[in-house]
Amino acid sequence: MDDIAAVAVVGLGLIGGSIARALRYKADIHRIIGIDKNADYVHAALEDNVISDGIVVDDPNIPGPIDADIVFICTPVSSVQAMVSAIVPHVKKGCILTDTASVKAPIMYGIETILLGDTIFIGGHPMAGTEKSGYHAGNSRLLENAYYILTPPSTCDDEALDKLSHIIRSMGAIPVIMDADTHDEVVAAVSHLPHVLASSLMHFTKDQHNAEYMKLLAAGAFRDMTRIAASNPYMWREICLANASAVKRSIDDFIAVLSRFANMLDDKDAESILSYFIDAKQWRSDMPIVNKSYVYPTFDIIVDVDDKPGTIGEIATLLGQHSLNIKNIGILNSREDTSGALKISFSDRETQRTAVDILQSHGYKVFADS
Ligand SMILES: NC(=O)C1=CN([C@@H]2O[C@H](COP(=O)(O)OP(=O)(O)OC[C@H]3O[C@@H](n4cnc5c(N)ncnc54)[C@H](O)[C@@H]3O)[C@@H](O)[C@H]2O)C=CC1
Ligand SMILES: O=C(O)C(=O)Cc1ccc(O)cc1
Repeated sequence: MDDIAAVAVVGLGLIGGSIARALRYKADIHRIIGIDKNADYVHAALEDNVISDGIVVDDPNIPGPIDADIVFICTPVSSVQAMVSAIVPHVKKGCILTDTASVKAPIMYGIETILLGDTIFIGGHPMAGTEKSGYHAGNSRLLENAYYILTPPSTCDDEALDKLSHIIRSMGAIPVIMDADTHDEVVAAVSHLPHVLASSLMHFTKDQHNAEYMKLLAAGAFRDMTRIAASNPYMWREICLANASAVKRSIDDFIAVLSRFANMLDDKDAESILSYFIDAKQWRSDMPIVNKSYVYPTFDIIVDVDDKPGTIGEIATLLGQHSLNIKNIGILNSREDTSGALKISFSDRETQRTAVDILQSHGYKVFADS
């Protein structure tokens, strides 16, 4: 990347740590300045050679100068505006500042009040992440194939937007330009509401009279729907408050959808209930969430195994002998919708099919999605 010699990343947590790794290993940027108030993260990133220069900051002071062409601000939503004010005096002319916060409109309006001088601020939000936090949870592939929203101000020049889009592409993500209000409305529905619902499902079951049984029996569906309830509560409080009106609108609309279904049950309306599920299934299959979203697709198999020592080792060895690379392996405690108990994940369909053939030819009962 000829015209981008140095990049700074402020906040080396899950997102900043992943951006720094992607800049280093995918965009091939060698000068990366990592800045964080957490000295352990700065030291770990230096040790990993993810960053070339490390600065531990004493909140809210930034010791200057920051010699970077682009600065990614990857700190919590509520800190972005103050961080921009603190950084502007220390960067060079033409430097592009961008953030990664999950809510955009309050930040874009807040930044309008800051004297940016010769710097340019372009809002950003990678639609990628996990329920984890901190530097050690990050990885260089987190942004791969993820949409990366950019919310440029009306005054933004094309050259700056092109430069930022280019580096985002070089990290493996897909830049999408959008206005901040539309962004906030859309993410309220597809990101913020699901987090509220995941936590609400937890509250719902926790408060039931047979909560202990529910905890014991909660199976795949419940696990899939509540993974994100394990996310950072402080971060989600900030996000929901920063996008309160859009999240509230989504909740109201969602309650109406749920009530519609409850009415179908009251009316024993079998046809409407079936259409409800068919339409939902169709809409889901129309969404590009399987291959282009926060999670990497895996190709799974379920192997019916006896509960005896050595079985997992036996299967892993068999697959290893055929040079099949296992992405993940685990015992399913829940047998809700499968009759097997060992789940093995592969990164592609071909490996999955080969694994099925090998295990079946050794007498194992194997299930795989097609
Ligand atoms: N967690 C996720 O999946 C996603 C988060 N985001 C957004 O990205 C931003 C960062 O989120 P995460 O990486 O998940 O959080 P994180 O908690 O993993 O990382 C935040 C980092 O910022 C540092 N930090 C906080 N205040 C600071 C300050 N004043 N000066 C210097 N460093 C400071 C922390 O020490 C920490 O290393 C947030 O604005 C969040 O809304 C965007 C997409 C996905
Ligand atoms: O863990 C998940 O699936 C997420 O939903 C992660 C996430 C969290 C916050 C965002 O603004 C975007 C993505």
